Amino acid sequence: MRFLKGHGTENDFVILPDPEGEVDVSAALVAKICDRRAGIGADGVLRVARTKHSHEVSDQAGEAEWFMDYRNADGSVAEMCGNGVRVFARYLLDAGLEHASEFAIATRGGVRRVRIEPNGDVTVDMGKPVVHGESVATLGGHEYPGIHVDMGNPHLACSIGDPVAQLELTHGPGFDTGVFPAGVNVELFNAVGVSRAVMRVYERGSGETRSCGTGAVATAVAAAHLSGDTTGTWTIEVLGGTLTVILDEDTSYLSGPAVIVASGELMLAE
Ligand SMILES: N[C@@H](CCC[C@H](N)C(=O)O)C(=O)O
Repeated sequence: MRFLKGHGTENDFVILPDPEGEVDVSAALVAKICDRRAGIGADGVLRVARTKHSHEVSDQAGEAEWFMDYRNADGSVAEMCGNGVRVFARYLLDAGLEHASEFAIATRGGVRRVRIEPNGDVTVDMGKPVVHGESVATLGGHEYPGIHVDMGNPHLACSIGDPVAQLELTHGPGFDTGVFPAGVNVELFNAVGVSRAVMRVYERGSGETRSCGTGAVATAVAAAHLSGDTTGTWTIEVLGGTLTVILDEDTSYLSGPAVIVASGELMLAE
């Protein structure tokens, strides 16, 4: 099977083109592909299928020709991936499967519209973040209060005070399984300067990653909340680069680089 490799601020993905929706991507195969020593290595897999051939999202076929079937590195399925959808858009353009500077992509979290900026960055309309209230993450004997934000997928974004560079994130933070029965992506951040935050993230199903698009928006929401705001433009620094988040009354936007770096033939099988 053909594959490509791409990343958005070093949140990296293996892309599997499957236009007719014929490939059964098992959790075991995804985990093998994402293995950084025995596989290609990635934070997740993006299967590229025509929406009309994808029963999970076929109701979105009128709006979006292509479905981003996103899988975490452990093979689990997630509703949305903000960096993934930006890399997916870059692939569709490079492959000549989309031609316009704006188009829509189907996801389990609903249709997402993307725009290619003049400098090549990819912006995605992430929809309106839903704030559910407060919860707590625990890490290294510390309790970090945070905000529960639904971006299609679940997030707990915590302002931590301590420098994020010193966090030990080889193991995931603890969280309230009553609030997050399906697990949660945990962002640990510090607001620095005006409308700017430094963030690290431990992703559900993938562990610590160098960036998370939905997590960057959740962090902007939580950081804005701390200053009593619900709108504004935020710069979110992650280990793999810089993302821009715009929060407005009705929706949110995520912008940043998205590139394809390799292609090849996959020899792995289940
Ligand atoms: N890295 C992604 C989020 C991927 C899904 C997440 N791990 C989950 O399980 O919800 C992003 O850029 O948003």
